[in-house]
Amino acid sequence: MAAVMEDAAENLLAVEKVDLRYGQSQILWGMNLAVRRGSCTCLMGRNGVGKTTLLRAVMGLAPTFGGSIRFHGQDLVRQPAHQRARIGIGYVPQGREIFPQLTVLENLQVGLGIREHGLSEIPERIYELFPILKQFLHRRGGDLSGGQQQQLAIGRALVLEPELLILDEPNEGIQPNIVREIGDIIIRLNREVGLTVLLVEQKLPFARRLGTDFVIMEKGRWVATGTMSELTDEVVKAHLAV
Ligand SMILES: Nc1ncnc2c1ncn2[C@@H]1O[C@H](COP(=O)(O)OP(=O)(O)OP(=O)(O)O)[C@@H](O)[C@H]1O
Repeated sequence: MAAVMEDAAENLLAVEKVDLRYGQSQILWGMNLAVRRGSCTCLMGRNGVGKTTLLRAVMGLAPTFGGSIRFHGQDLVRQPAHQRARIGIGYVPQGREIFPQLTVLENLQVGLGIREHGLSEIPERIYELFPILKQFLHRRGGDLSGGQQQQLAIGRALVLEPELLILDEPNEGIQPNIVREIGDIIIRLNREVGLTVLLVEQKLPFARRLGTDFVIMEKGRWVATGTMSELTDEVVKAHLAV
């Protein structure tokens, strides 16, 4: 019992035995995932194993059946998506999903719009982290480069000052020289700002550089987990190599 309670305190997010179907196809099968407070956890697995689906389930964007999803020990399953953002989970979806017609400022304000007590200021920290956003505040989102759009998507996910930041393949479609920059930003958020990070990442060197922990899934199931130093070549060969 003591061990269970310790685990609950240590894990900011805990997904246990979650099942999920899209129509007739079952995508997640008794899926487990634990995200240690303060960690940068990389969720890994081959294409189509259900990584994005799992993140969407955590955000309340895809309904689950069975199992539990706990944040701070509190079950999220009955909480609508907007509520999950409000209690401290920031989400950067695959493909970024910024609004191309809105300005940078308006995109950031979209992130604030769900705050319970009306609009407040964009925290200054966002501009410290991403000076380019301040410089381009009145430029349209669609006119930014891929890397700048990714900074905007991360900035938008941070305006409510979450404790947990979830990112779905933040490097997809970004030039290699910018990938390093995005990596530096995520490391800084995790190690300096103290955010817990859960990240879907396909590229091993990037995951090894950023991650403190890993979780691997296969065909909708949890198959391996550990600290990044335990992600040996054998584990990679067994579960990640194509
Ligand atoms: N809205 C949907 N309706 C039906 N099936 C879906 C839907 N979204 C995803 N799927 C299916 O669910 C499975 C898991 O997809 P998902 O995108 O979660 O995998 P992934 O591990 O994130 O893949 P990738 O690495 O390619 O992004 C796939 O077989 C996919 O075709």
